[in-house]
Amino acid sequence: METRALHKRYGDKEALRGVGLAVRPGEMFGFVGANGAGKTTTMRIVMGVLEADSGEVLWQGRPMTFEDRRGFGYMPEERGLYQKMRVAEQIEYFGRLHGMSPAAARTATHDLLERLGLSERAGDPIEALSLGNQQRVQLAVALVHDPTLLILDEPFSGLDPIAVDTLAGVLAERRAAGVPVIFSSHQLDLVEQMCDSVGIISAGRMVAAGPVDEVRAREGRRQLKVVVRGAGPGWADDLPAEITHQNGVHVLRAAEADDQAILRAAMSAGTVEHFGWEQPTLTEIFREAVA
Ligand SMILES: Nc1ncnc2c1ncn2[C@@H]1O[C@H](COP(=O)(O)OP(=O)(O)OP(=O)(O)O)[C@@H](O)[C@H]1O
Repeated sequence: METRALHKRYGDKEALRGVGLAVRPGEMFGFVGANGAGKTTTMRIVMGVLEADSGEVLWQGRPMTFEDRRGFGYMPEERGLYQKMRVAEQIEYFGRLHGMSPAAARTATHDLLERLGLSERAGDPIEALSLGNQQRVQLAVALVHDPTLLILDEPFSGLDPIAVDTLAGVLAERRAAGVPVIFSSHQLDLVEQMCDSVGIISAGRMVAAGPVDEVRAREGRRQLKVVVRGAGPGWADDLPAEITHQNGVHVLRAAEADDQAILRAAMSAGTVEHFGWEQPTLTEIFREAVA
């Protein structure tokens, strides 16, 4: 799946200014950005819920069609379950909408309810479920027809840690089956753990994208971290580094620097408890990219 140069305006507001992203089969893509950056708008355009002013959405290298989209699974931001309908009935109903036979929809629903720990709630109306359980049902709705592409808008928000694990496991299974998976999230630690690639969008433009490891490892971004206990004040004043004090230890951070000179200075100043080059976390990269 690929988008090229997507532009979208809402009145005076330029929500997307040329968004291009690509997700390959069996790849999990984390779509991150500040509130209002354009994630939902992009995902709606991919799903055909919204039309772009210009730009292209491609599937397997050609313009995406309605039939292609019928095979996709989507968890929209606005959710959208029928509150009075019963859990199993609802999932089966969406399976039928995607063209499944009644028997196939029933079997898939049964399996998903079990996988998502919802079997006991199968006969309850949606409105009787907690928000987290409603979200699991929403996920089941997105998965019931064995989608060829999964697009999930903030699927992890509001879930407890066990539900996060379950959802992460289900998405990993889809990825292993060769499905491209795209999800937006503000939980960057999760994106870092789960995703093969990441795209950072800021004010309608992609500001960083690529494999998570590469985005983290981009040149000049690594930092030397040194933790020294018992050092006196001022020992690092002449070093090209930033230093912070935390509970009796000095934590020093330097970008490209003479690490051996810093190590010698640290050893003569106190007890070196940690010394090594580190890559920035996705959270640090995100802050820098959207600043
Ligand atoms: N229907 C609409 N009418 C007018 N402006 C809109 C509409 N939908 C979105 N916008 C604006 O377009 C921009 C992009 O919004 P979008 O919902 O795509 O961002 P987002 O990255 O999904 O944000 P969040 O993380 O808060 O969900 C925002 O400035 C938003 O206010």
